[in-house]
Amino acid sequence: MAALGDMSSSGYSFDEIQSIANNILTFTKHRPKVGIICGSGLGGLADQVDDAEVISYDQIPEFPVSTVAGHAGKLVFGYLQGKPVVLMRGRFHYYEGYPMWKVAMPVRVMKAMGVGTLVVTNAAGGVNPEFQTGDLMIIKDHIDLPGLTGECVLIGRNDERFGPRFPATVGTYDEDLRNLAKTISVELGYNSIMREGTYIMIGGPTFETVAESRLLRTFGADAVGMSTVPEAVVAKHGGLRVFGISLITDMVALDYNTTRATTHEEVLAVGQKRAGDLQKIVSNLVARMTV
Ligand SMILES: O=P(O)(O)O[C@@H]1C[C@H](O)[C@@H](CO)O1
Ligand code: HPA
Repeated sequence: MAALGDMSSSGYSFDEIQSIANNILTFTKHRPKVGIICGSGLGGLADQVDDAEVISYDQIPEFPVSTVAGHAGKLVFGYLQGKPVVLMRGRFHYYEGYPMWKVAMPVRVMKAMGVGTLVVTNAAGGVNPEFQTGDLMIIKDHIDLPGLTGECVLIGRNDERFGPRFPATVGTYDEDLRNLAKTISVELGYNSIMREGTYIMIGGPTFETVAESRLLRTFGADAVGMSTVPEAVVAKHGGLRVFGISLITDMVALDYNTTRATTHEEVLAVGQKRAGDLQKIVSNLVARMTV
């Protein structure tokens, strides 16, 4: 095997990813089928995992560390509603200084561990003026703003064993899973806070100016965040089923007559108040999905 770190600009080789996955599996008896990436302040879902085995990212030499508040930096293996899962309590963001491929590298590792379905959650700003803080948004589609401007996660040499050179991204967010989540949200009485829409990724770490927020709305975005898209693109490239859901933690300013400015503390505070709703949807979805 090539030495780890001896890589093209597209990151670890296929064999290296397999080796990282095999090494992680030596720490746990579990064999996950569903991977869940928890957004800022949304890692509490891990408390619902039965027979949990926890691996800290610093036990995995090839994993970056989580440097953002609200991202614990742990892999949690076990059963969620009877389904074998691995949860990432803490994701990596481009603005932390990691190259795009490294941000999404855990998704390839999950696939190499046997995961076939990826659930991604995030905290996001509401761009659609009809949304409210505390709403949930099923991601129907995304806009890869970094990708459109030359920072696509798949830039670099392509190994066809990961997926095709020119992958389609239409239908990235699985329609059956979106419909199931809608059914579940009606059953749980969440219809008034459940939305569906388009998530746009910005590089961050700056929150948007008013002019930028207006631009994002013109682009057709309903919610804005700093994650999720590279993970979803790598998952789709690798043939995984993807489900994504955002918690709207703040509304972006579309109007100059505002004095309020989003802060990460506000994002985490809303996360703390409303994460339970998002977690209920995700755990019921996992319970009822086929794996
Ligand atoms: O990891 P996610 O996308 O949930 O984190 C959001 C975006 C930024 O990292 C941070 C801003 O408060 O929260
Ligand atoms: N903008 C970008 N990312 C975010 C926001 C926001 O308003 N809220 C949470 N993550």
